Amino acid sequence: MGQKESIMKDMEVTLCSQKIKGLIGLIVFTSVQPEHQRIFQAWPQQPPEFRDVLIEYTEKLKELNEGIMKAMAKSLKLEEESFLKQCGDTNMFARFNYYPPCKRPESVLGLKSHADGSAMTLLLQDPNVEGLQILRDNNWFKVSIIPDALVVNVGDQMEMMSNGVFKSPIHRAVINSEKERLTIAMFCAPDVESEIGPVDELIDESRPKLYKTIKNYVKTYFQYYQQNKRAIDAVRV
Ligand SMILES: O=C(O)CCC(=O)C(=O)O
Ligand SMILES: [Fe+2]
Repeated sequence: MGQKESIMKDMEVTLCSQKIKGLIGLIVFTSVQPEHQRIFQAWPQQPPEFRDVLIEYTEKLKELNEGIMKAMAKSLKLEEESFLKQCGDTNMFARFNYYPPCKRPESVLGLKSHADGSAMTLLLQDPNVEGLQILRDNNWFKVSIIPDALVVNVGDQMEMMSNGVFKSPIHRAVINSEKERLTIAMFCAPDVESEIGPVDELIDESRPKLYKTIKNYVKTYFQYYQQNKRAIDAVRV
């Protein structure tokens, strides 16, 4: 066995034993919107077209996110801009998740169970390898791959704005024993200065206000995430 091969084996053993932390190779997690928050030095320089493709992808997904949020408002008989107005300028973050294969996939998690702290997340799945699972009634359900489709995931801040009508689901990503997996999550979040909470029209005697109205939920979210707790529980009334 050559030296390189033995180092790879050691790494695999080490990674697989990190049961709690999860096995994930994060390639990039970067702010893509608004434009002035793009730090190009932190973006991969290769392939050369990476920057232009990510910018174009961001623009397309910004439009898509706005369309979806309008449709969601209309479906609740709200004025279509209700959620968007509350969010202000959309902040977007792209996260490239790389999951290496692991021979003992049952003993590691790719991404631990969590709900997203965004308002909405648009997830581009790996076209060949499944891994995303959603928790419902205490059972994990796999999300099948639909070619060229995006998974639209409701985040905590949409749950809050809709006063709990739209639920932010708990999900996780599992590892494949043979194949690597790559996904791109685009998190769409409100401006940090925007006050986020249930819209007035969704509060009445039969459905009182279920969440507090707060600014910069994402900050609270990450504090709780580190402690394996759900931040949304901290903003329930
Ligand atoms: O890679 C996946 O399938 C899930 C990614 C995810 O949930 C996230 O990045 O928040
Ligand atoms: Fe997620």
